[in-house]
Amino acid sequence: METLQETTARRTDAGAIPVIDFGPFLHGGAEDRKAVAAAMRQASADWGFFYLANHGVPEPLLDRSFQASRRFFALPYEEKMGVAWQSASSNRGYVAVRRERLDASKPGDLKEAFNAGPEPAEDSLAEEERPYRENRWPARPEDFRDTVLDLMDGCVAAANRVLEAFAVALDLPDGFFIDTHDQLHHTLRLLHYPPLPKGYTPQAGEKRAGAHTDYGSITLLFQHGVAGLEVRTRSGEWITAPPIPGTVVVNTGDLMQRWTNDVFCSTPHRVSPFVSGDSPGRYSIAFFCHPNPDAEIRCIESCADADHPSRYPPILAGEHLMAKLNATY
Ligand SMILES: O=C(O)CCC(=O)C(=O)O
Ligand SMILES: [Fe+2]
Repeated sequence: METLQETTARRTDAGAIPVIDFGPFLHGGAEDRKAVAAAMRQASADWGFFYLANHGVPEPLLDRSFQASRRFFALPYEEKMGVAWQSASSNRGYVAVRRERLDASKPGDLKEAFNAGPEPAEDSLAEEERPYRENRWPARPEDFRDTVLDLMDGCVAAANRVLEAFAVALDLPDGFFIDTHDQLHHTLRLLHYPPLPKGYTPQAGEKRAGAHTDYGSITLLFQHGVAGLEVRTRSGEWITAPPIPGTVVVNTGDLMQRWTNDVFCSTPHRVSPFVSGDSPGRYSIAFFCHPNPDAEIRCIESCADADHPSRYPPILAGEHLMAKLNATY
């Protein structure tokens, strides 16, 4: 990854990163679908980020999920460590504060997380795969597993529609990306950035989440009230991406950048502590879409021509993901 400058983000209103209404894609005709897909293509090329309104994940389910998240992270440390993250190959369970470094050159992140994955029917999984696909559920809170799995279903459904829109945008068959994600190797991640004591002085470069790009194809990011997400523009400036009620942030990851030969960008982003003034606790939920591990990610035809030849050799999605996870834990 290129060097990421240590600069303070410019405070912006929410006007900079595009807000796209997904409604016409979900409920409209062919022209509506094309228009929404074109707006997503433009936003993914200019920013690698957009806000999506009418995304289809029900608000009551999101409220329930943030409540479950709050209650889980409020448990004693020892109890959370009872379901601790164990390996990159399973990538599930609880990740304690400072355990992960999203920017490997910086101190560990001031955040804790809980990762879960979809639970496909056991008989659909190869024997050797099963141990890696087992979630680590805590005994409390009581409704935790049901809530997280309900949200997982909602996110898979919404992400598939976004992937369908991307296919439309890139002149591919509607099911192109959905089919290459059908083994459901996604990760749903509850995130908690604990409140920082008043007057807290971060160590050099310390962040709530260090600057990084996401590893997979697309990410859906639900923010809950408190700002902190910062996005690096193509010109290298950091801007804030505050929560906008009723929307989800969608960003394109490394594999989508490779697939599209840099037409869509995998944009560095981070979560900063507020260094002056209050740093209230912050909760967010990210859904990382990962193509099937054996999917070969190679330049999509409509993204290359004589002036823009293919820039990346083909890569297996699973190998890319393992290399990234092993570098950050
Ligand atoms: O919490 C956020 O707003 C961003 C989290 C993030 O970028 C990530 O976990 O990859
Ligand atoms: Fe991220």
